[in-house]
Amino acid sequence: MVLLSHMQTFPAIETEEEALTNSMPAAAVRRGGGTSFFRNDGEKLYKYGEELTRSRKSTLVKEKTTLGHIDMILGDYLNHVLKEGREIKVKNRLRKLYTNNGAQWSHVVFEHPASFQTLAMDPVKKQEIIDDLTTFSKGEDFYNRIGRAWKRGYLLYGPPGTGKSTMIAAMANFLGYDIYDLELTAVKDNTELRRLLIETSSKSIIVIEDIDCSMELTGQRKKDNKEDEDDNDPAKKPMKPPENDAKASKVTLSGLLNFVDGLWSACGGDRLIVFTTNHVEKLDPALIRRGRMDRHIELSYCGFEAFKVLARNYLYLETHELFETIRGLLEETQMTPADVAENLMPKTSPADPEGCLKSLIGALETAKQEAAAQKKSEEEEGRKKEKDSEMEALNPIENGNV
Ligand SMILES: Nc1ncnc2c1ncn2[C@@H]1O[C@H](COP(=O)(O)OP(=O)(O)OP(=O)(O)O)[C@@H](O)[C@H]1O
Repeated sequence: MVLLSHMQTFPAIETEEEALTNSMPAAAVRRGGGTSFFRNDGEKLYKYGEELTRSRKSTLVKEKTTLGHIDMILGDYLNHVLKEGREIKVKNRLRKLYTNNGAQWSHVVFEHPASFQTLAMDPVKKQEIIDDLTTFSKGEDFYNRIGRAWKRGYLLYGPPGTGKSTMIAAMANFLGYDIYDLELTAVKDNTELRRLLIETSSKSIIVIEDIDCSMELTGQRKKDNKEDEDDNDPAKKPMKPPENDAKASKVTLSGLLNFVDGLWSACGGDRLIVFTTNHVEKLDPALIRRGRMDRHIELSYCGFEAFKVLARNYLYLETHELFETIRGLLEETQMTPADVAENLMPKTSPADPEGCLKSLIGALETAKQEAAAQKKSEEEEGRKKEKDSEMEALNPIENGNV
């Protein structure tokens, strides 16, 4: 069907003879309500698929065309046009945000305005991510050639408010993909998980946010559970159920790993899977090893480069004399991009950029003082503990330790 519509862009002429004597490599003849297609490769004539008789060829072929042209048009070029067409269609369609209610997906139109341009982070790191995503999204032939499923795993980690969710939205907008926001604790068991995942479409990002809160996977829990063999096998541990929920999820780590590793291969199409966590150290290494989560991206406290992106977004400021003060404070204290953004948010109309910068400086100075006070109290606490244990060692009888 697609091929026919493409062929009709070749000259449509009245008679077969005209088509065959035409120097064009291909032509369409409309006659008797139907359309016939002809190829003229310079050596042979074909009525689409069928070779014409030698006598007709010799009388009808007047001009030679090269075989290369026709193959280029009907082969690589046509494939390229179709591929580009599909990509444009994907980019222009309304994107969807799916969420699961148990075993059912429901969706709304996804209209998050985040983009890589507005995402505040180190520009070098940002460009690396953009390049990686671009390579992935154009990598169908590559993945076919190396015999791997066309998928890629991203682990985004860092403190709350550093832009993990914002980055997922920026990725979806950049690639033109749908998002499937998978709430694992609402999934009953591995079978239900499999069904949900098979239903996801290609060109999508499957997101599991706060994965450490969804699963019983921490090293501590592994050590604590020694009752039986199954309890010691993290792969068989169930997801953490929502608090006070009688219907505990029976999805296991192995169920999730099977999906990440295997099932996508059968689904076809390109998919990204993204896990987010505030506590990367709590995750089972099996879950995040390379090959499963191919890229580990840390989103961290706001640096000066990230601040400049926010100042441009929020205040249209490229530079200002207060920037140097802010640079120094950002080096001395830790503030999330979310908190920096909140201080830069104009609170008057018209906006007062200098007032916003001063408000940020005030907040950074407060954060610095609080951090110093916290450090001091922790040091005092440490010294006190040390002193107590020294006293205990010196007076074992008095302390009841004999
Ligand atoms: N790197 C960033 N660039 C631009 N805006 C950011 C960034 N980080 C945070 N923000 C702002 O802060 C808000 C909260 O950020 P976001 O939800 O993406 O953080 P998060 O890391 O996913 O937090 P959590 O771990 O709590 O889910 C966003 O709506 C956005 O406005």
